[in-house]
Amino acid sequence: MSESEQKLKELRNRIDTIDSKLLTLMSERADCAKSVAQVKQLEGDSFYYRPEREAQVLRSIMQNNQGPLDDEEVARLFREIMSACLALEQPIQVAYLGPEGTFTQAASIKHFGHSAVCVPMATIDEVFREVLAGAVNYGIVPVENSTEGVINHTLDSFMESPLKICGEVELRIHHHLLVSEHTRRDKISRIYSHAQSLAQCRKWLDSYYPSAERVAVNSNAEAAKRIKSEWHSAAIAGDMAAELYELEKVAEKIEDRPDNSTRFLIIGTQEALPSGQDKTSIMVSMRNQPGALHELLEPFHKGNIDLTRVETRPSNTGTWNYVFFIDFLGHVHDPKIAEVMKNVAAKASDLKILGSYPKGVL
Ligand SMILES: C=C(O[C@@H]1C=C(C(=O)O)C=C[C@H]1O)C(=O)O
Repeated sequence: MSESEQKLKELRNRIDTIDSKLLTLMSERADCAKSVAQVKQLEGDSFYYRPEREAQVLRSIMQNNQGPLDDEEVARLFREIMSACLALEQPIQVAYLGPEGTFTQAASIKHFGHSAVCVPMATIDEVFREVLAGAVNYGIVPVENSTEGVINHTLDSFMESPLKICGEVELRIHHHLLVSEHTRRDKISRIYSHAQSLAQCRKWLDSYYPSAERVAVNSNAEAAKRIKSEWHSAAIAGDMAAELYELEKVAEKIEDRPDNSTRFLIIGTQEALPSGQDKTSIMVSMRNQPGALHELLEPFHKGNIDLTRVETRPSNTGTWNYVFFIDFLGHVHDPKIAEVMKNVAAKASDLKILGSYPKGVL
């Protein structure tokens, strides 16, 4: 055996010993999670998934990490370990905006790990309905994109739903121009994608396919599926859809902005407890009078609260009433935030707290 062969053998023996220790430790951890489940069961607590605790575990792992693996990489590994441990307690079901292969599914896996059961729904409304009906434990819906702005349909669904936001997750969005093996690449005359994705690639399409017809469909995955039977069509979609429908990439990362990302919300019937770094989302109705928004935001300014987003939507109750969706840092259990909420409620015609939840970790 050469010297390098001998060295390799020694190193692999060391790795085997480490793996065996890792396995013992992971099994020990899984046993602990099972015991946690028993405690929850004894207390009659049906929420096995604890968003605030999971966020704390991931943050502390990232803080303690000394390398050589980077913080995000170790957090991703622990995300999967926790996902498997939670599945031992209770396999959780998550409804997402489908079909299979959408970015919302990718966001769900990023947030809950691979052990959660992801159930595709055809529309955002259906995601809300399934969660409310108790057919699944949680739902995940897109809410805003860094290039295209807010997803109005999601905000409108909150107006009619009693569901709570119990988490958020952000996903980098990369789009590719995809074709099937039957596509005549030099004859592409139609491009399918979701309206948001077409918009996110507008400049690229204007330069490379100025005369191709752009057809908006329900989802990117739907676009990927459609082109299978059309030799003159291409689709814009992400990696998951490309893999799932076995499509080839004609051009990669064609989004106009390199920092293109989408924020998703986790919805459920559960209220997340404080994790130490939290956000709160509220919905406020105001009569349309001069200075309404200014008046509404004053308590935040006085309380020195960091606003992270303010959106306006026309209300569905009166023609000239407005609904403001406001996100800010802090948890409603914090007395300072509770005080601000009291002051906002005094000025608004209606205030609905959509939820306090851990700030996205990954
Ligand atoms: C173990 C628990 O239950 C679940 C699993 C967790 C884990 O594996 O660390 C963390 C939070 C919960 O989603 C717990 O509540 O502590």
